[in-house]
Amino acid sequence: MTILDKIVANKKREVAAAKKRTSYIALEESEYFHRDTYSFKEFLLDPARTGIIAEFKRKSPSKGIINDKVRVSAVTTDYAAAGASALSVLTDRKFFMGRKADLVKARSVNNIPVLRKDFMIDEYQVIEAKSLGADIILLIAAILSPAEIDTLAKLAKSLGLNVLLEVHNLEELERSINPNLDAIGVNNRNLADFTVSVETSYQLAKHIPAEFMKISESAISDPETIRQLKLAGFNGFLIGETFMKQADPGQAMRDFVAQL
Ligand SMILES: O=P(O)(O)OC[C@@H](O)[C@@H](O)c1c[nH]c2ccccc12
Repeated sequence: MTILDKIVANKKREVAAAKKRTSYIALEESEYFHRDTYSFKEFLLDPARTGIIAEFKRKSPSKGIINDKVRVSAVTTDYAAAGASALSVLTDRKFFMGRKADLVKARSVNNIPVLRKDFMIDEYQVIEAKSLGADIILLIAAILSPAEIDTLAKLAKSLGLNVLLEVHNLEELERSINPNLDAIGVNNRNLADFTVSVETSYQLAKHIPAEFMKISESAISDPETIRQLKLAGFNGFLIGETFMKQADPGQAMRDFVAQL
């Protein structure tokens, strides 16, 4: 069983439990469920911002604890002030030490798009994402069939959410492409064995149709990489660990952005 299989198996149990605890009706009673969302594309293309999607991540299966000493409100507002185009907040508890409450907190103190970073496998999680205050959901091609991607993306669009599809290779990209997506993210990390290479982004860039925003995800640790990725056509850059591994992630992002 790969780590991804374990994460998905656990997620199925979590979603079943969440459905019992909180009904669809209760989710739709959240004030966030009835709000207008921010446009991911607009913030990515805003020349006053950096294109960076700055992630709040305490722990990961590949690195263990990255930083469990910082607060989501301080870090995410610092990220936004440093020029983030969007925020990414992990809500998986078991493998990433995230909490749904982290997303609610990030939403309540920021006015830029927020991505719910989790393993979406069920329509319930899409409704839940909106009710927690997310603007963007992530769909991971490695764990979803094309039919599932279609269903989840259509539901997300009907709620005004933006959809980011994550792929790691050409086969995933070609089978998963769907008109209901807003952005395609190339994950430079192989979720099956955790190896990383930014080359993955350069290789797949030319295969991503022009109508989708292009995002490069993971293992970005240097401003020069962002300059190169921009030349290759990328609009967004998802960065977690490079900032989170520092005692002050917001300061780490300011220092990074100063070198862009
Ligand atoms: O910490 P990094 O290497 O900068 O990576 C951030 C982000 O891309 C990574 O956390 C991620 C990409 N896809 C995911 C899917 C689930 C959980 C996490 C991820």
